[in-house]
Amino acid sequence: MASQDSEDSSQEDYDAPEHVRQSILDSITHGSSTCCQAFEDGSQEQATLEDLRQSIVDTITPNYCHGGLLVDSSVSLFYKKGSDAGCLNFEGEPVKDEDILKLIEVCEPATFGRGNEDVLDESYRKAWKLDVSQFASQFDVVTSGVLDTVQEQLLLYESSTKTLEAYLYKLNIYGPGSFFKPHVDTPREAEMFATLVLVLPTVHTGGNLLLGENGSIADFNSADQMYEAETKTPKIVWAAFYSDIDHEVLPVEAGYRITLTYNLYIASPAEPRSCPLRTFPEFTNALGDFIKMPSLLPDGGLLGFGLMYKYPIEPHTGTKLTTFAGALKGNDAMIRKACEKLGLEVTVKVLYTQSPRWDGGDEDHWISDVVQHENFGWEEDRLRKRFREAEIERMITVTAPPQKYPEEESQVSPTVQALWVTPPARMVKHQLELQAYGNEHSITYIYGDLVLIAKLPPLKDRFKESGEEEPPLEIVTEEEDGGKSLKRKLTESGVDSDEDQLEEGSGSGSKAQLPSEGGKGSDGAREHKQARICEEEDGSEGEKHK
Ligand SMILES: O=C(O)CCC(=O)C(=O)O
Ligand SMILES: [Fe+2]
Repeated sequence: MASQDSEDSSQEDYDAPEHVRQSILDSITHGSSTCCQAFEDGSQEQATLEDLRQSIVDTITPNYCHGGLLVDSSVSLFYKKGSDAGCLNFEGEPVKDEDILKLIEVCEPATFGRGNEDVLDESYRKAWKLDVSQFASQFDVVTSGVLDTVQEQLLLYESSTKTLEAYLYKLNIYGPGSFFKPHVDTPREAEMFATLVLVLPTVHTGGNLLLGENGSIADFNSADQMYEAETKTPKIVWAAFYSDIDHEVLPVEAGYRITLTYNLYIASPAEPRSCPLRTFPEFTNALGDFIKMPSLLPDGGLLGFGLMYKYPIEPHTGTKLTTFAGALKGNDAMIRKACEKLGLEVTVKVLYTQSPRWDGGDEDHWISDVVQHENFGWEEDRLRKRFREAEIERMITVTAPPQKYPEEESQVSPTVQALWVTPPARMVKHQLELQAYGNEHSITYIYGDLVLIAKLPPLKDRFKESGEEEPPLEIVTEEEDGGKSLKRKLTESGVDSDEDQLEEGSGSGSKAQLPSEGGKGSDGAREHKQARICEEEDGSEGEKHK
């Protein structure tokens, strides 16, 4: 039917464009002082934090993928035409415009979601659409291998108990002058994860799909790839991306661009999927170095990570975030995975920020599992009324230099010390933002800015689990030759004799203190990353340390 072209984007190829890295670095390092400066300027601790942030920037995971499929035997599209039916065949000679016009006769103008309604506004979206009840395609995203490729590219960072399911959503036709301005794809379910667009082979120019503002992430010119250069064999060109990414379709200049769009949902298969998952030893090591610092929240506390992507949440006030069922995307999943490997309990939360008080100070952060749409300003009283005690936690953010105004005793308990490793993406203020433009209006789910919170035990218990006195880290890493993993057990210097020295330190607390002596970039710090490698069975979905 259709076979995978060699042009599929591949995992190893992904190298985030410099401007993408730069903008992530900027958002991590140039936020408010509350989030960015946790230790004294120039201190070894601040340098270790900056190393950790840099390792996130160095490990940007792809948020889209693409490929081509040669149409080497019949790929047809059938559509209802009253009590009759029509068919377009994409094999061999290009489909004729007159046949496409017959299909357009049964289509309707495409609407989109704006604010609280679905609107038809041809200054924002000019295209035709056909609902799934009106057509059928022989093309199968599963047997063609497209779904596997997308899963490998976009879901490779999650647990093996998650998989992707594709639901055909619409057929769209873009004729000369048709376009779709920037929007995100409306989350229809909590599990909505990514979007897949297949461009069927027709002769046209223009209609590029841009990802990110003005194509800052990618610019797909599918029109130029519709027929294989030498043999003229027709090709289905596809792109998949996380649905919360801004995207647009540029005007088609000539001809007709026909697309099938699929919503890709997270599913939990009975059998865990077998493809090897990516592990992130560099980032996990950097996080491990960081949490070993004795001066990091010695009495325990929270590490906060602003998530890079948005996730569907129910928009009703009072909704529990426990309904958040989706998998995390790309770097967000990487961070969760690294925390879990280091034995940290990690959860996704809604963040509420109170603006600084009129007489100064920093903004105040609160985390909860409960969604509330209200502007709390800086009035703690109102916040307290809205949440029951157990529903919200106040984060006293560790900063250097210390905050101007000492924290007052919170009237809402509990209160916990916290440090932002990466600041909340856009510092959600007052209320969760409703998406302005979606491809469909939805009242069921909206995208919310969420945060990842890792619970850091007190120093004395940090590396203690199940009462064992083992050094803390055991990291599964990938082998170059594809798939089979090695279990990498970090020791302080990578040799057994040093491990013995560690044992002398009697308590787990003393172990935790050792590594910080090396300093940023010092031999000590580097050396301790040199792992003692013990080869074992592939433990693919990361065992936590023992
Ligand atoms: O046709 C495309 O490339 C993307 C279409 C799209 O963004 C949508 O239908 O929501
Ligand atoms: Fe879209």
